[in-house]
Amino acid sequence: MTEAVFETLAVVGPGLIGSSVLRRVREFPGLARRTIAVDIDPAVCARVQELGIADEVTTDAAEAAAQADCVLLCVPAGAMGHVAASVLPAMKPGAILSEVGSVKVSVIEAITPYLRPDIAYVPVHPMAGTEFSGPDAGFATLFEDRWCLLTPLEDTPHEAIEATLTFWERCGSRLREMTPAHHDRVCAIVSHLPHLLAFTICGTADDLADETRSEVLDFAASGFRDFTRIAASDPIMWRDIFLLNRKALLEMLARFTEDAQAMARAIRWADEEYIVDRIERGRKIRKSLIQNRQA
Ligand SMILES: NC(=O)c1ccc[n+]([C@@H]2O[C@H](COP(=O)([O-])OP(=O)(O)OC[C@H]3O[C@@H](n4cnc5c(N)ncnc54)[C@H](O)[C@@H]3O)[C@@H](O)[C@H]2O)c1
Ligand SMILES: O=C(O)C(=O)C[C@]1(C(=O)O)C=C[C@@H](O)C=C1
Repeated sequence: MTEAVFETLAVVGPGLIGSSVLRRVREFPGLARRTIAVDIDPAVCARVQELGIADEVTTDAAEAAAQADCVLLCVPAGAMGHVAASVLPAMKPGAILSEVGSVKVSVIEAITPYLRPDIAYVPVHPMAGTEFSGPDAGFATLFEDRWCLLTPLEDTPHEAIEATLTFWERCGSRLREMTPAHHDRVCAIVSHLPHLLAFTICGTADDLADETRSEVLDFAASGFRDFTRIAASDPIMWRDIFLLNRKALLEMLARFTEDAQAMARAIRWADEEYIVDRIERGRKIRKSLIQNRQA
């Protein structure tokens, strides 16, 4: 039988990501022998209990942390600092603190002041999700074939990185290590900007419907529909991501705005070659994502 990576895993914030991890542990051997789910919201705790996806459920983060050899924070990125501050003093020497925040530099900065020399901190980011939130939204196969990015610090002990890599590998993820700053620039273009565009285009279409008192949104079943899926995502999560990755996101938005202006110019001057070239690049990217099993 495969030996479990962790004896006791505490998951703080069993929402979409946290409950998917808990379900994975339940359904696949070799991850953790025992799980504790912690949430600030008693209604979430009650639901996790009903779903039967954790061995123990509590609202007391410190009590759970004291029993765990890995504490995985799955709370909104803006809450990571104070949740880390509440669990770290209770953790066992030699245990691992990890978190799945979608932004790395700011979250690491928020957690660093509370770190202890006898606790290994391993920041990760599973590049997997849906537009849904909460414990009912999770599923055990969420991470399969999806990238999980690790952004260890210079002094993160090797064994803690290895244990974390094995854990996510057994969740089905593909793994890649990178620096936190590089991570934030990559995610700004592939995840944060697309969400910004989706929220914005939905708002623009809605304003237009109001202004013209017309039925624009009734016909939104085609290209627009794909934007609405992304735009259905959780407001607190995305508020935190936008504010915490402000610099990289604004840089990518500026580049995008320049490229959109170039497309506008090509359309104005009927520059067919430019227009076709841009569309072909889009088609190529889609094709390569499909080949890579990422679409
Ligand atoms: N949703 C995604 O697609 C996705 C993908 C990768 C990473 N992430 C990151 O994972 C984290 C969780 O996202 P999610 O979509 O699972 O969110 P979610 O809203 O589904 O779940 C978050 C849970 O955290 C709980 N919580 C909030 N503050 C808390 C606190 N102080 N103490 C204990 N519990 C607290 C909430 O009650 C909720 O149950 C975020 O940091 C997000 O950036 C999300
Ligand atoms: O698939 C989706 O709906 C997502 O929004 C998932 C998504 C992404 O943008 O790819 C969102 C945020 C994460 O940090 C990682 C993954």
